[in-house]
Amino acid sequence: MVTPERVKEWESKYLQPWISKRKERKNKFTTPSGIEIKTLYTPLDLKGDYEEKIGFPGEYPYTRGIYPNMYRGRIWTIRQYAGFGSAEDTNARFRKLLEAGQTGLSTAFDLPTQLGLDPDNELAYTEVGVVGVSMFHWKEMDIVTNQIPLNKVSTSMTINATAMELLSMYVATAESRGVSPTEIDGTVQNDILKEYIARKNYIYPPEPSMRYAIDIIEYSYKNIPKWHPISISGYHIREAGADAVLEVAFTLADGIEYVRRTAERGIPVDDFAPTLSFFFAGYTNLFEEVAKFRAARRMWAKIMRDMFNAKKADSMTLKFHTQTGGAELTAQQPEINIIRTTIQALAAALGGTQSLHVNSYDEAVALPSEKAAKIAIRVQQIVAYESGSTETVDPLAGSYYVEWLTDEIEERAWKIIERVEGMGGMMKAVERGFPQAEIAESAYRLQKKIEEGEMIRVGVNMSYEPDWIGTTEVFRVNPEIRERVLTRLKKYRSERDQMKVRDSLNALRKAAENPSVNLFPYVLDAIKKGCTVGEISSTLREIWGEYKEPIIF
Ligand SMILES: C[C@H](C(=O)O)C(=O)SCCNC(=O)CCNC(=O)[C@H](O)C(C)(C)COP(=O)(O)OP(=O)(O)OC[C@H]1O[C@@H](n2cnc3c(N)ncnc32)[C@H](O)[C@@H]1OP(=O)(O)O
Repeated sequence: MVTPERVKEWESKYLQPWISKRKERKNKFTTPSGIEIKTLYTPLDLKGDYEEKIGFPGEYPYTRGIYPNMYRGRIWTIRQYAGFGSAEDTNARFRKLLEAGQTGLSTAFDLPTQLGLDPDNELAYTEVGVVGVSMFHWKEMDIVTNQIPLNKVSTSMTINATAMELLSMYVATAESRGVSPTEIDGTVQNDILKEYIARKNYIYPPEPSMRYAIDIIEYSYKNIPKWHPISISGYHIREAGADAVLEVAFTLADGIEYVRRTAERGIPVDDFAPTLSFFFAGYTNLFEEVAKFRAARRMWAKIMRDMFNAKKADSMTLKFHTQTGGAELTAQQPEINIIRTTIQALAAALGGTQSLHVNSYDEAVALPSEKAAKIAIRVQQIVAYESGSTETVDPLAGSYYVEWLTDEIEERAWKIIERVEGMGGMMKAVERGFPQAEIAESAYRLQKKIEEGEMIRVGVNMSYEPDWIGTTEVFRVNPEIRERVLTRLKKYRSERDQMKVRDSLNALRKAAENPSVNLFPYVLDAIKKGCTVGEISSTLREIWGEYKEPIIF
């Protein structure tokens, strides 16, 4: 039996004499979030009751996972984020990824699409097809998903300020192939709060943007029931420099705001909450990351049960996608990123993710080349089928260290959530610049640790080799695609019924003026009439205006 006296005895008899003669590597060991780590964890570090804290998988509080048998039944979805150039280029990449072993699609859109600008807009031209696929008319969605059965493959779309337009395009494409909206499965990111906080691709001011996001949640659970209308994202918060604790805290605080705003419309939480989904980063500190995922799951269950009085298990389970940490990739010695991403993917698997993207090793340099994208899938397959991490549920449970760290992250994250709630919720906190300031502070702390050598980045501040460069094949988008896209845009505009286009945009304008109307049917109608993303966005801009971020010191 381990007692505090027994631990003290071990410290004085074994540990102290040992380290007094052999100095330890550091005076203080901490996780990247700054949580101090002891030499040893024992059963004495576990607080609380097993059932209450850890429990069983598939059962409240879901610390051990949302399904009873987890990956013994089904491996997470291998969902690599991809998209570039025109719809044909992306469709070809999608089909190659599916052939290579990917089990779900994930679409990257270019900046004009994300910001509601058509490719012929002068602000858009040089960005067409650069960081994602150009997507301006529903027929382009038809090309992107050519030969992909929309009732069989689930598709994620990383789209926020124009999420309603893009989901409408997907619905229109499905319907044109005889697939009902009730059969399609996928996710739109639609997390506008984190755009203000970290990712910065917003268009409209926060209030109308929030209405737009909630309109999607409301329309989707009623009409596209298998769809996840939001992916509440900590990934971008982390990539902007937050540590793991802030990542959990701000993501769940965003989640609270979305649930509150949707429930305020009089919708019972158990009607829509099962469709919500989350998105986290997977970084290289394996134990902190696993603890983070487990803490987030437990906290969300508590939030839904205790704050929102949810009754359905499906409303309390935190379903999440993971992407390995882009900010941890190094442009130096790019091949060694494969090792990092493998550990990060293992963290996601040991943390119970539902869906996973592994970054390609060349992503600190350029968009992934085809070979690098294939290796990323192989990393997922090796973790899934060779590492043994999927044969039993939550294999790190019961590790004194991991359980302690899970508690510690939870405790610290609650304190931050309480501060956000004390400000009146995340919308108010964003207006005050609170999460932005906390993230900036954390980014500074982390960067300082790297620059001072306290945090190691192999290839950067350890084993730096200036000659080890240029071994990466750099993928570049073919500039000819712009002309191809512009020709098609002209064609679509000339072929449509101009009266119907005008009428649908007028109806949308009217709907936008009235906050109690759900906009989705109007956007869907405009898309089906052949309106472009740029035209719809311009109509909404006329009514709502554009957001300019205040500078906060
Ligand atoms: C950085 C970059 C940028 O900034 O641009 C980005 O944002 S990239 C961002 C990229 N984002 C993404 O890719 C987001 C991806 N998100 C998602 O895929 C979703 O939101 C998700 C996280 C809920 C995962 O959904 P999913 O369909 O892949 O996975 P699910 O867990 O729902 O599982 C699919 C089906 O398998 C079932 N299933 C799961 N496990 C089991 C099991 N053990 N036994 C039997 N059935 C099982 C589920 O119940 C479900 O069935 P049934 O269907 O019947 O319920």
